[in-house]
Amino acid sequence: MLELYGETLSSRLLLGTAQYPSPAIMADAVRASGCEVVTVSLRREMAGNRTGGRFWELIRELGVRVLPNTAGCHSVKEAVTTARMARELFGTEWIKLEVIGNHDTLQPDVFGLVEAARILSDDGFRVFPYTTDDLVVGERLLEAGCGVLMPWCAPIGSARGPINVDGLRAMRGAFHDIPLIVDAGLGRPSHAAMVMELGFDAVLLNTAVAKAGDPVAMAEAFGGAVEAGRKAFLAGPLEPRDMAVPSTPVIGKAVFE
Ligand SMILES: CC(=O)[C@@H](O)[C@H](O)COP(=O)(O)O
Repeated sequence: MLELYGETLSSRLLLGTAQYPSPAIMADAVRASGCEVVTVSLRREMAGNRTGGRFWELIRELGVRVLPNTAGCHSVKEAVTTARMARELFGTEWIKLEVIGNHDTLQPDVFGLVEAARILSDDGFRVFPYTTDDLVVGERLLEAGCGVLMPWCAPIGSARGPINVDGLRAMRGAFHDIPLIVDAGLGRPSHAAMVMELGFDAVLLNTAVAKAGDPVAMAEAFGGAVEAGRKAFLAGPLEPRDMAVPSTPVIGKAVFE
């Protein structure tokens, strides 16, 4: 079971709701994945004038928890205002906080992120900060009131998978009792399994499912991979070795060379 801000979840996969071929396919993908939390971009949906439309209806019908996000916000002010609007609209204190600092990589502005996290935590929000794999920034976010960290594994939408495995390992080691959700840049179910095998608590992804040839089948594949990775982590995987280690006993061999 995964516990996030006092809520218990059985699925360790969180899905984004953008970029699907249609809202109906999005809904089928969410169901197929088994996920219990979806993230919704308030700015994107309002800009598309979809408020009150079929999209929201489907989200409600899915019966999943909504994690509104501040995707597309480039300043503290914008992110804080968007978070407050999301709280009104969805009636939740949960907010996935994004403060983007670079247009090309969509890398978080970690200084703005810490500032916005402090403002929102002081205001009663439960903040899920989209951050880099920087340990010092992680510390600052916890000091600012965050109870969850969401390090990236690659730039949003890049589908590259973990580009700094050592950085992710270090995060896991440093914050062993804090829920860590790998967010963004996952491309394949094997990427999700890999980070779960490292001991991460959950993954959040969007593009790899929404833009797949068959989003529903891909969502199911990611759901399975997350479960497999978690099971493998709990089962205690072997550390890789440099040299061969015979798996067949040499005792009883007829001829020794
Ligand atoms: C939906 C959302 O919140 C994205 O901003 C998130 O970071 C996912 O990234 P990918 O689309 O790379 O999976």
